[in-house]
Amino acid sequence: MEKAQIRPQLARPDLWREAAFIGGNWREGAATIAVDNPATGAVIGHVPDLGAADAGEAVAAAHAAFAGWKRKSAKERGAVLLAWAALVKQHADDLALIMTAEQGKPLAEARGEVLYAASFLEWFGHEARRVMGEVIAPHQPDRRLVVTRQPVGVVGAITPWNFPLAMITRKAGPALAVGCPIVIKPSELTPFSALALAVLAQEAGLPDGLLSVVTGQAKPIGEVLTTDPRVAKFTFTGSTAVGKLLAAQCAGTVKRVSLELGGNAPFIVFEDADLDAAVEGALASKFRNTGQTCVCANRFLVHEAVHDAFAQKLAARVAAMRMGPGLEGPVDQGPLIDERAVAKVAAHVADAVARGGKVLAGGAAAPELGSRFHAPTVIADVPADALLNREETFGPLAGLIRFSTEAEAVALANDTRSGLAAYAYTADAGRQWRLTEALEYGMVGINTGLISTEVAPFGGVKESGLGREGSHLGMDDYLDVKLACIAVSEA
Ligand SMILES: NC(=O)c1ccc[n+]([C@@H]2O[C@H](COP(=O)([O-])OP(=O)(O)OC[C@H]3O[C@@H](n4cnc5c(N)ncnc54)[C@H](O)[C@@H]3O)[C@@H](O)[C@H]2O)c1
Ligand SMILES: O=C[C@H](O)CS(=O)(=O)O
Repeated sequence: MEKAQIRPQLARPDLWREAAFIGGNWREGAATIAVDNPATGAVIGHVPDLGAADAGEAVAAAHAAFAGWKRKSAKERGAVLLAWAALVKQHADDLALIMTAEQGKPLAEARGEVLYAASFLEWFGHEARRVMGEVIAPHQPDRRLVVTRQPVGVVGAITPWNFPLAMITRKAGPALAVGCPIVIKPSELTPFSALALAVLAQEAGLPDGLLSVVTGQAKPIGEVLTTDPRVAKFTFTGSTAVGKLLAAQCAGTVKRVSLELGGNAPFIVFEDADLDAAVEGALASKFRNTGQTCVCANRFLVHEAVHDAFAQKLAARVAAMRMGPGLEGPVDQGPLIDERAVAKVAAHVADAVARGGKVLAGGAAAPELGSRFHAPTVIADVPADALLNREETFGPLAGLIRFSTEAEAVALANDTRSGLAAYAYTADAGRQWRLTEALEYGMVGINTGLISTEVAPFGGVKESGLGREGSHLGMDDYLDVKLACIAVSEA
């Protein structure tokens, strides 16, 4: 299969690296992993297929670099993050091109993610100086109690393919800000974005060893990052199943663990909702990244009084969506990451229809565009026992489920082990407050379908995760609280 050429299209061809980044050095591998363009299936490049020994070297380099980095002032560490952020923004076009080539999202969305990724580096470049401690009124006159917060040490990180830059900077930003080195295994499906980020980190002046990007076999690399005693903390973003497996692997060395896992977001439309605003919010939430975000609306709970009107409005907009390769002209929907993802969407569509759902837009794969395209789809009158209500679809499918009372909507929304994001449209201020309290989710959007920002805490409850990323809370997972109890002699 012809290898598509991305490198010649870059203003900075050196951002395209077919090598891993270990302890400040670029490393090629005898064995390699092919990376393809989801839109065409064409191989766009190869990265080293590294394993446990290479991951161990990265951990060793991080461990060696820790002491020097944590001794830097917060201002010095922050300055490197701010320089890194500036370089990411400066090369946004190249980074977007690399991202769309390997992940498939429309180029405009890729550029948006580049800026979103830079925002975490910028945010934590400033937050670095805001690690605070406290002095506690002593329990006895001859003691002084001082609480400080210190960097935990080497961080191991494993990240997903759907946001190949932002999921890295959402971890590397706070880790490096407080003084922690980080070893990253990116998804084997989207390694080139991570490697380009490493080029710019080196250019920003990040000392060797503080950031490594280890490409290759997930299992052996993951075993090092979850069991090596020199790794103090492990952070994972990805599916709930893999997150549970990796968290269990961390138990043997009692690592600090933070998890950003799968979702099953309800999008609730009440009878008093502004339906046009709800449709806009639905489009933004459900179809961003072709439905492949962890906070995508996964099921639509629509009050019976407005179900048909909302369904018709949404279907009309979805039917008008432009679908195609993200690098070829402006499109609203790109390919899914692989054929398995297309099959999952098709299975959820077939299940909803078999249970009585009515397809109002889309409804099938689009093989004429390629093997990884599925038409954005709206299905009305879906029953609550449908697969799309119980599982994360992770694709461009909006299934509408009727409800009649607020209590029924809340019960339907909470009937899941996921708890990442939820959305609700209602004009009633009292109900808005009741929903923010009653919905069992880490994040609730009221009259908006977009909730993600670097300044606010991102994370889930139940089986959607542990910890929070972004916001002033985002550094907590990389800091240990230490008490000094000091005996002082009486004058
Ligand atoms: N909560 C969040 O912030 C968030 C963000 C993005 C994606 N996600 C979730 O991630 C999922 C989609 O991403 P994905 O398909 O990349 O998830 P995934 O769990 O299949 O893979 C995520 C990462 O884990 C690695 N991995 C897989 N098996 C492993 C193993 N046994 N040992 C070590 N590493 C292993 C992969 O190589 C990849 O780097 C969805 O469920 C989505 O909801 C959640
Ligand atoms: O899917 C993963 C991301 O966290 C989505 S967002 O861009 O942060 O909302």
